[in-house]
Amino acid sequence: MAALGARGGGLVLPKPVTFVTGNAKKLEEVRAILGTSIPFNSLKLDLPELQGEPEDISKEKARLAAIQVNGPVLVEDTCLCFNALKGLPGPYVKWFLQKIGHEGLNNMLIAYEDKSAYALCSFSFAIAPDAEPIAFLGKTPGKIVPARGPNDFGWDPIFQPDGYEQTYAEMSKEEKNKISHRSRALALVKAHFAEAAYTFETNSST
Ligand SMILES: O=P(O)(O)OP(=O)(O)OP(=O)(O)OC[C@H]1O[C@@H](n2cnc3c(O)ncnc32)[C@H](O)[C@@H]1O
Ligand SMILES: [Mg+2]
Repeated sequence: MAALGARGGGLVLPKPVTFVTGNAKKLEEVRAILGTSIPFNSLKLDLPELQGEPEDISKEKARLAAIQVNGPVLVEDTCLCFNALKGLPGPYVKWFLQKIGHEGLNNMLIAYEDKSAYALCSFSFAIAPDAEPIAFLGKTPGKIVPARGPNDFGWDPIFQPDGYEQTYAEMSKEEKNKISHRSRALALVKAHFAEAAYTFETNSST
């Protein structure tokens, strides 16, 4: 791939950033949160569901995505962590949700008084397939409740953030995006991009 250069103090990337995800709802939120602050393309790919610690999973996802795109990529992995279960289901929540649903996730906590949980988003940015990805983590604490609100996006109906009477699903999109795990992680991504002052070759496309 093209070599990375520097222009005006910032690194010149050979292509615009591609946000890689198979999840249309994530993409919708990332678009709404980033606005025009970081120009990016998107690519729908089902990356492997990896095992391990959230940050490591996210970085490995970025490596795999950067190989496919052959250019700069942004990916994210989302966890829903129950404190009573020492952070599980965590990165495996996708399968739990698919197999046992909102009610099953609530039932997992029946034996525990502690219903507290946190939503965790780990973004990773890789400049190129051979570059070490950088991770940005955002966390929102809350608790697990019986499902309330529209069933539009994943586990939103059963997660009630601390300080709110509404679940993520009951909140407006704007309200969720102000306090969500995703927006907190993206605030760090934005700060990194502002500091790094990347510029992009304008004569290439993804
Ligand atoms: O292609 P990727 O980006 O991996 O998309 P995915 O849907 O496979 O997403 P994850 O691997 O990160 O798995 C996270 C699970 O949590 C769900 N999820 C992610 N963000 C969420 C949010 O903000 N609110 C509710 N559910 C969410 C999502 O639908 C998955 O079931
Ligand atoms: Mg996934």
